[in-house]
Amino acid sequence: MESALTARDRVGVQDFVLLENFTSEAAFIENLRKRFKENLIYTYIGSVLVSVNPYKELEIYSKQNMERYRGVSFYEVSPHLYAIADNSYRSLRTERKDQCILISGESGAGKTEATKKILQYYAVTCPASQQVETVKDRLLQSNPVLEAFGNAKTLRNDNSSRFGKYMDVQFDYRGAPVGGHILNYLLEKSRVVHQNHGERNFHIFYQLLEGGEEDLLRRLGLEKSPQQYHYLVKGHCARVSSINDKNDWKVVRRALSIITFRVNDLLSIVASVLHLGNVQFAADEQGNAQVTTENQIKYLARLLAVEGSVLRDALIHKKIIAKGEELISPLNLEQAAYARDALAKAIYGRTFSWLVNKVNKSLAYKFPGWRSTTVLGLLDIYGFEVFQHNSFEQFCINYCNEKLQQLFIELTLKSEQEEYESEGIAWEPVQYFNNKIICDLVEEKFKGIISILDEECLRPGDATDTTFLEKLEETVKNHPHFLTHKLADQKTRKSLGREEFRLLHYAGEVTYSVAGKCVPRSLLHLLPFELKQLHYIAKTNLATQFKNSLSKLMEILMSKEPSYIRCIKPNDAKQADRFDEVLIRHQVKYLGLMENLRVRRAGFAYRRKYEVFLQRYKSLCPETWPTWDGRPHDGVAVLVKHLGYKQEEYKMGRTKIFIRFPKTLFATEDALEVRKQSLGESQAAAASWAVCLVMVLKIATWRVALIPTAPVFIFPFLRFIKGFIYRNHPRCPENEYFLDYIRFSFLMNLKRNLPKNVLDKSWPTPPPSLSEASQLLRQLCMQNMVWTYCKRISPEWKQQLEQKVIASEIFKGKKDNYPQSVPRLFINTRLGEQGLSRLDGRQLSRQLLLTQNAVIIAEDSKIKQRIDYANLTGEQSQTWGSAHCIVTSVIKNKQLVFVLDKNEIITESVCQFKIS
Ligand SMILES: Nc1ncnc2c1ncn2[C@@H]1O[C@H](COP(=O)(O)OP(=O)(O)OP(=O)(O)O)[C@@H](O)[C@H]1O
Repeated sequence: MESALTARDRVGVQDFVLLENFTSEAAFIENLRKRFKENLIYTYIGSVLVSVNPYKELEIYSKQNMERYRGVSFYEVSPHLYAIADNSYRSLRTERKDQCILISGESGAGKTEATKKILQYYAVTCPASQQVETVKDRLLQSNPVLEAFGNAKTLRNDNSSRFGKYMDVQFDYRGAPVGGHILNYLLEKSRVVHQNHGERNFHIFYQLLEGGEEDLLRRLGLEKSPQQYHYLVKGHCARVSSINDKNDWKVVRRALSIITFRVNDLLSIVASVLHLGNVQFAADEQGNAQVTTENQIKYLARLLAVEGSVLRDALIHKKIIAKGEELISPLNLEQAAYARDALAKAIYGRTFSWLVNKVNKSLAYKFPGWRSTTVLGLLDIYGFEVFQHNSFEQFCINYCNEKLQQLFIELTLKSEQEEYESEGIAWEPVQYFNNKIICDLVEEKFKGIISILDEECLRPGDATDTTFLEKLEETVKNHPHFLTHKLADQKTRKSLGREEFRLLHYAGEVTYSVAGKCVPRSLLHLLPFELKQLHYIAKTNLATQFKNSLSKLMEILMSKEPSYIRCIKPNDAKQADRFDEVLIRHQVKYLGLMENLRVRRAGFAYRRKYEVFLQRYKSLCPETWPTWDGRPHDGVAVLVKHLGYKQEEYKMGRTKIFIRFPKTLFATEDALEVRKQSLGESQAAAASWAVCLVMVLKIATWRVALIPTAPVFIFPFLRFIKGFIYRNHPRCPENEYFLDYIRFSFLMNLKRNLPKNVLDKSWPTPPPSLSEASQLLRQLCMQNMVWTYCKRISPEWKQQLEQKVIASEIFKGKKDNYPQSVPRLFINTRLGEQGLSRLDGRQLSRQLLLTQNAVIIAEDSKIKQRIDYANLTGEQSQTWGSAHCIVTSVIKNKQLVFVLDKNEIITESVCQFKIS
């Protein structure tokens, strides 16, 4: 915010909490517009980042820029994704608390790009090692695969994710990414069988046809042209200029082979979906459907490994249970087409879940039991959706957004309240709309919409969309957020169809169609074996599955510290530099941004630690400038009194000052600007003195004798020169001014050039009169850096350092390759605790009393029952097998063992075991 304050007149405010008129939507949008025009796409609401898709490449994602945000306090730099990423990462490391970043916004708003950029930030800035490189690669490689199977070209976005994604990245004690896990939500399966005009099916189909080698396509029975496949022509746009399917195929093919060995099986299933789409039916004399495309059945039978006749029968018949007996009845044309499409959707949906499982296996942390990891989750999930025609998918998406809004409000209010409490400031309750009432309407047991849908789908007898709607009307008719044609008044009724219901969401009202809410389950037995194994064979309906997975997601998110990125799409034409106000206002509303700002501003607009506040504004008060020796809290109290803050304008907490109105802060900032100018002038004057001094010193000393007669206006020079002449004398009136000046200059120089870390040995040369003080300062500075460093050392890292010290005592100067081994981290033992516990500890410890260093001989990673001991010097003669261990001194009642590889390299393995 500090940088925002300086730049506020030119580019609006970088933090909406500083908007004077914070309840005005127009002021909010104007601020966004001003900044967007200047390519400033990021703005904060407190710690929430609002991002507007620029639809053009901006030079703000370079490695240098990543470095700018690394380890820097949130408010010192301009708003950016990297600031959020870095802040979460630092909290994860310093507080060891799991984090999550929630990215939301409508289709095309930039969620996926933001997720990728955050992952890239971690890939570049986090510590690395070979294992970590592999995980990073896999994390990045999983993207093209999931995008191929889960993304599609839509009217709103050429690469639209058609599923919600939550990705956990696990970090080890050094802060290196060591594993990951993905949860997927609600894939838009209807796209497999139908696409709107101008849209495509999932990318993988086109990539396979366009890029697949001839042999492969022949094996799958596929032709190169997408026009040959019914499932690929519905949208009339198989080719898209912004997409290169052939190149994408190469990337996906490579990534797939890293993730799974079963690429051929996977592609067989993809191909089977295309063949299924080409299965056609004709009616016989009784009007019953018959398959007319035997060739497709032949391919399908091969690709899905099922009997052709079984498949054919299943596509044109249904099983019904009447009076406890199972009956087979034929389907008509429409029903058969419906069954075929349902099977295609089920196959694709399960394949997608199978693939996510495979990705997860490849990302799994390989040493789960070894060290605890911390987790950072990234949630890239669809924003609130409201279309002309809203189906079951919109219902689930909007329900998900209700839940996230509930979580957001709860956590924002909670953290505000907690901060007030910890600072000892009275909490003033904030009025806000609690959307729990809507969440309950959807999810409550027995009386919620999902329960009713469940009941209708599972009950025996003829459940139809109409019976479902009637049941809904009967159960929730008096709910203030629910309406149907029948329940509405005369005027509203016109806007509601008879097969629709309307929910009044926190973000506005949405009318949903009830058509097709119940999903058939008759063809599931045809799925390939592995796909059947996936846990959610339809015992419950989709809405319940979604509800359950959402409630798990909420649990996951609640257990972490959240950060938020709210993405906004500036126009529907995917064009740069176009700010469509109507569209943006719509999103500001649906993202709940005004409510968010209101809650954040309900109490105080600004709060800062006393140290930070004092450091910034201390020059505004003679008592705090240039330094304040007392407690920062008292310094701030003196400062704000001097500035004339009124009582209602601020509150003093335990560690922070809270300022209620932006205008108070702006007035202080303006005063600072004026002060900076006057300070700048006096510094310029000091600089010109220094130039003069050089000139004067060139003049012979005898001229100094003339000085007492010099005119008054050069008096500071004279004092300066006199001081220079007397500089090596003890402090006296002649050199007082000079010594103060050089002390000030040295300290300022030192402040700008302090060593960056404990290894940085640079230090400005002090003037002779300050050499002792400089020495003391240097020691203090080093102590401080060491202290800060030690404070940040995790227990695991401390243990590494201890082990490195012992390794150095044993091996340094004795093994040629010791120096190379130093930067390599020890990993846990290859021998395993169990292997070592089988050692005869008592015998070993007795022996160790005699010889401090002993060699245990082992072969590869399996320790032999026979153990030989020897002094380190006898090591070569004792070696057999390809590896052995060196047992060293006892630390904390535990024996430390180094494992040597082929008697040459000190491997990364180290292990401790208790002496019995
Ligand atoms: N920060 C950015 N810089 C440049 N272009 C961007 C940025 N963010 C998004 N875009 C552009 O906007 C397009 C859509 O973004 P993205 O796919 O991230 O949207 P989304 O919110 O994930 O949409 P969906 O919900 O449909 O998946 C991108 O393909 C890219 O062209």
